[in-house]
Amino acid sequence: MRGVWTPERIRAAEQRLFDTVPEPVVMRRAANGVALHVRRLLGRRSGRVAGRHVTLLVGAGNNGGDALWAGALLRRRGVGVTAVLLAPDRTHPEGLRALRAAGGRVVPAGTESGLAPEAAEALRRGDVVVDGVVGLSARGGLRPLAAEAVAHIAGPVVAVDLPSGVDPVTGAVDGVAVSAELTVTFGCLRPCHVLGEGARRSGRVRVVDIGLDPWLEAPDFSVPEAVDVGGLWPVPDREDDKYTQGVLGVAAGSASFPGAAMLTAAGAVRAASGMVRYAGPAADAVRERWPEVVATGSVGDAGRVQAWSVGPGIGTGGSGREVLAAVLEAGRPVVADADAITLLASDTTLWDARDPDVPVVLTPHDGEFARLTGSAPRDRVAEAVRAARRYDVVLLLKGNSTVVAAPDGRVLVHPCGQSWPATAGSGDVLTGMIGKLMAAGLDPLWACGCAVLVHARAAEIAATGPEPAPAGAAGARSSSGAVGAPIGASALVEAVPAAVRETRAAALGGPRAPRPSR
Ligand SMILES: NC(=O)C1=CN([C@@H]2O[C@H](COP(=O)(O)OP(=O)(O)OC[C@H]3O[C@@H](n4cnc5c(N)ncnc54)[C@H](O)[C@@H]3O)[C@@H](O)[C@H]2O)[C@@H](O)CC1
Ligand SMILES: Nc1ncnc2c1ncn2[C@@H]1O[C@H](COP(=O)(O)OP(=O)(O)O)[C@@H](O)[C@H]1O
Ligand SMILES: [K+]
Repeated sequence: MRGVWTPERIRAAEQRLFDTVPEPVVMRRAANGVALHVRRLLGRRSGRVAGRHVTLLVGAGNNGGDALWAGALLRRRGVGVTAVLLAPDRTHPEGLRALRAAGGRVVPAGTESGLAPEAAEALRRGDVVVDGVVGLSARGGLRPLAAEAVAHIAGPVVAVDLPSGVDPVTGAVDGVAVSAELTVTFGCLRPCHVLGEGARRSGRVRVVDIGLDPWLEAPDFSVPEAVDVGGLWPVPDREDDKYTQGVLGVAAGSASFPGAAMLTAAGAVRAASGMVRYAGPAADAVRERWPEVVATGSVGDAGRVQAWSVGPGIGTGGSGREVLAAVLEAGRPVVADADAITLLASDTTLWDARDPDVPVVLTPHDGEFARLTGSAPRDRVAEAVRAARRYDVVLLLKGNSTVVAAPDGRVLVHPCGQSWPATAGSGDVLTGMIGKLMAAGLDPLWACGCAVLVHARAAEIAATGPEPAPAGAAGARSSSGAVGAPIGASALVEAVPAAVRETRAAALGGPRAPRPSR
């Protein structure tokens, strides 16, 4: 699990660090990390470091200072360095002196009327460009000269702290922003490294130790890793039988739309052993495809379960409402998706059927979230947390980065790193998986965190195979376009066991496919 802290809290920790270690020393540590990763990238790309050329794009703050100090260190390794200054009068003075003393070249970016030809040339020709425009203090979209400069970058970019143009808190991009191959950050992850467009623009993220750890308190949110998920994933024990591992009830689909029933049940069956019961009008179809599922016609006839997955394909009319009310009245943990969310949004009396002591998970996509709260989410973490508190639910906000917020304030974020799960019906599979993990007794927040990670990896395995992308296919794992073939939700569900195996191997230290770390 990796912690993520907001800029405000990082600054507070940084101030405490500066009480014990002088700020220039901390900046030198940061710059060392940047220089190291630039050298590695140069070495990987061209086999050597000396004689290569690096262009620094330098803003007015400490972010530019980090870039300048890194440039001075690179000069000492024989790298040609040109600094393009966006604000020559306000450039970090010590950093600039150090670069000049090391023999770096310095050019002004231009004026308000546009980028100078010499600056444009340097940005085009750098073997690597170091983005030191703006970091933690970024506000709004990039200013015009910075935006023009960024648009002229041709080579691979190493971003200092975060890719400029990305909002540090939400990861949103308004206009032009840097797309980094690598982001070198300091002390801990920032929200933009794992949220929204920022996650994609950051490329691979490397965290450099600058001595901040002792001053960082509990993170604002956490990113689950395979090792956490594999350690929690339920598997049968010596003493277990089908009941002790948890029985899930699935209330999904309808006679005319049996697909949602099938996919929700499939997610549950593939996620964990134990038992799955189905209750609804698609009982015959479910029984035929999944003989291990005990299928009946109604929630009332289903028998005992430890949790319910409800919603996909139940419809938003009277019969869907009856199904949802029956599930809520059963007094068991519930994960409610799709039509169940729409029903809860439009008919608030349905909430009365809920036992307030029993956990409820809601799994909206943006449209369902808007139905529930009145507006589409912008600051996804803050708004998921607000909705979780308001409804006293665990709220899972779907998307390329999925946010899971518990009413007690705990938050998990899973940046997918690819887009293969974006296929019809994959949400139904997720609903089945979450329910099964809740039935097995996992804390609802972690049932969501575990299911989301495995679901995303299953989609990737189904699309690209279990092996990592071949060497040289840069970005292949972060873009669905590079390697692999489109999948449907049925293929995703078949890959769930392989993804579970992989996470368990990560937790148990057993054999697993080598995967590039982020
Ligand atoms: N937090 C930490 O742990 C550390 C931070 N350090 C560096 O310090 C940085 C923060 O430095 P500062 O607080 O000086 O601020 P920044 O360097 O992030 O930004 C400040 C400058 O950027 C300009 N700016 C703001 N928004 C802009 C926009 N949209 N377009 C163009 N320019 C914009 C501002 O006018 C200001 O001059 C971090 O990002 C990091 O690089 C490191 O030196 C040491 C450790
Ligand atoms: N661009 C994307 N990248 C990664 N995952 C995505 C993307 N778009 C959607 N997903 C995931 O795919 C699933 C889609 O669920 P949902 O919107 O409910 O679709 P459906 O109702 O068709 O099942 C969710 O798990 C969501 O997080
Ligand atoms: K930057």
